[in-house]
Amino acid sequence: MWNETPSNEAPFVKVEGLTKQYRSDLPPVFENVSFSIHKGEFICIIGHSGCGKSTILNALAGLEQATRGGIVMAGKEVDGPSLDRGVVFQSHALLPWLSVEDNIAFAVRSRHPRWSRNQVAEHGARFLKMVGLKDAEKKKPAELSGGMKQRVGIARAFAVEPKMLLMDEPFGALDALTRGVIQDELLRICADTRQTVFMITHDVDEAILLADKILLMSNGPRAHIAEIVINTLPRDRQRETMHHDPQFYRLRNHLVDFLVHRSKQLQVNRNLKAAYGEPVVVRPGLDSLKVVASRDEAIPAARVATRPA
Ligand SMILES: Nc1ncnc2c1ncn2[C@@H]1O[C@H](COP(=O)(O)OP(=O)(O)OP(=O)(O)O)[C@@H](O)[C@H]1O
Repeated sequence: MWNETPSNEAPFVKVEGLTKQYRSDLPPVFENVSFSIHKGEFICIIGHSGCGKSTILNALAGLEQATRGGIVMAGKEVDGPSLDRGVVFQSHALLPWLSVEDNIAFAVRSRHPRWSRNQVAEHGARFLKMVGLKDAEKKKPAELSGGMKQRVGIARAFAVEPKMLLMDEPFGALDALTRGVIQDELLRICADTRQTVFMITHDVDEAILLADKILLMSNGPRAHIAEIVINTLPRDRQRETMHHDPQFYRLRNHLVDFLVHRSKQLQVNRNLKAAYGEPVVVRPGLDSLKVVASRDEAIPAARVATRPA
């Protein structure tokens, strides 16, 4: 069965009532966004372009200030960037004049300024090996393929050993084959290190492969987290075989249906100022689609379809 974080465990990250309004003459991009992340959880967020996913990720990183609401990580308010939160962007942002190993060493030194040269090199080498790039350590970024550069970016983020890893569509620019290889690596590394991850993706299959929970955002403006979908596939799922499990299609259909139909309906309701509440927690395909509310109170499945945004 799947692993679900026990509800009595205190969340590692708590996002409460987050609202972002870039311009006072325009409605907020998103409003009243609340969710929690437990230690070791892999969270994916999915939603249409412009609903505010990157803004939420940047707020988690401490790079963007919310208009209202707040974020607390490990009991401390997030009010600026920190090495405790590593970010991997779609463009890997490597330093072009440094070799692969020096790019990693540069980041490791920022975390451990007192470490000797050897300590820094050994630590970095471990993470390069993890992403299968030990043989490319002397190369400059310009000599690497897109997939290799992205792997260096991932190794660099892991080498700093952040308490939370934030990834903004990290594989968006990669071809399907390379993407698959790196997804497998990421899955293995996360299983080994129990890294806490928050990741934006537009790829439903990627979310099902990687995430423990998938946050579904309605369309903007005034977007919000409409549902928290629990991934009910076993945690040791494999990219090549997970589609043999009938539960994969129940999850997939639920996510696609949200993106194609429900995310728009939710926005229409929102613009009509319909009442909305906390996101519902959903386990598609289980318990005859029984939906369990975030406060763990069982509610009938019919409410999913009729529930206003
Ligand atoms: N600095 C800014 N100033 C004004 N508006 C902004 C700024 N940054 C983002 N926006 C607007 O906020 C909205 C949300 O942007 P954001 O990049 O967070 O969305 P997203 O869901 O990540 O989109 P995508 O999936 O296309 O990357 C967009 O309408 C965007 O134009």
